[in-house]
Amino acid sequence: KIMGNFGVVIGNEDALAKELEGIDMWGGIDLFKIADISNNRPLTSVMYTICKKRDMFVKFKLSPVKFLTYMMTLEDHYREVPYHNSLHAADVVQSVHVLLSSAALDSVFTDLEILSALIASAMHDVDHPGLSNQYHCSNSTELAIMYNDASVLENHHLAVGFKLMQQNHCDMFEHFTQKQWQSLRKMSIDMVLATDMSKHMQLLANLKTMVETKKVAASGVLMLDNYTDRIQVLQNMVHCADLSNSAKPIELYKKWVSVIIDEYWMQGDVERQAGLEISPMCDRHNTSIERSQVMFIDFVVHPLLETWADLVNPYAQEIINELSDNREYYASLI
Ligand SMILES: COc1ccc(-c2ccn(CCC(=O)N3CCOCC3)n2)cc1OC1CCCC1
Ligand SMILES: [Mg+2]
Ligand SMILES: [Zn+2]
Repeated sequence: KIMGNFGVVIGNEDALAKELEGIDMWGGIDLFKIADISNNRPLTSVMYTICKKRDMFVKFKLSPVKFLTYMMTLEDHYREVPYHNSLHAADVVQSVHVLLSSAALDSVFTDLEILSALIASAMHDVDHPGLSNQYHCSNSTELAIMYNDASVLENHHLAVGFKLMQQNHCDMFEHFTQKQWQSLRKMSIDMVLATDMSKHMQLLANLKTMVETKKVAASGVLMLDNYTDRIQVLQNMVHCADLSNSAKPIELYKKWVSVIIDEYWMQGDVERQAGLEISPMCDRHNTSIERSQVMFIDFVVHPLLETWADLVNPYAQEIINELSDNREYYASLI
């Protein structure tokens, strides 16, 4: 019974089936509903459904039981924080699944690269404490000391994500050759480390260069002939997915806004209590939610997604349109 159809044991399979019908579409599923229906297993059910659809179990001889044991263990290690919980991880997994399906990327990436991008997305924020890198570095927390202030959270997410794979019954990559394992591990590490916002400007610059110099086959698909180019597209893909809330249907976007603000304000409360300087947008007594969303879209999200859309042109126009509509919605509220 553990296999169910979506990897989780629940009473109402058909309700979950209905909700997961839009899994191949941008904004096609409501993760908040899926969390309710799946016994709070959004990450496990979304990841299992996508890997099943992409025939990963057959391609890589993955034991579904070991895969599910790992995914549930991973999901259990996401904390009950307002935003960086397993709902966000499931959202990034599903968003990467849709970005990978862009026609411009048709048969560009190998099955191993695709599996690595999905695994990286699933683990990319595991055990997130709801406090930012800046908080950890400013206060020399245990994690900051452990990782010498360098991509502190992202290093931690990877360490936890891979450590859990060594647990009993979680070794789903048991049949991997050493070469496959080393490749999946290196690509996943490179992708998760690239979700550190301090890498954003460098990633965007690389993406812009790739757009200017892009080689496209007669069929219209991207030609990427070395690891550096391939991993840069995969890193930007996961980064785009990580920042994609404002490019989703407005009802979903509004829910993401309310939970991330909760998390920022909780961090601000911790800082206020400790007599620390309150981080930007974290002071519940002094934040303009609408203004900060519009600024974030104008200065961070739009430049990134617009460049991504240029790379896979014209297959991301819908994402850009959604983003512009949502920007206008919040701008009109200021
Ligand atoms: C729905 O709204 C947001 C959705 C996502 C983000 C966001 C920023 C950076 N990331 C990538 C992960 C990261 O590095 N973070 C996580 C957030 O805290 C800072 C370090 N994600 C920010 C969002 O809004 C913020 C609050 C007002 C404007 C900005
Ligand atoms: Mg993160
Ligand atoms: Zn994230």
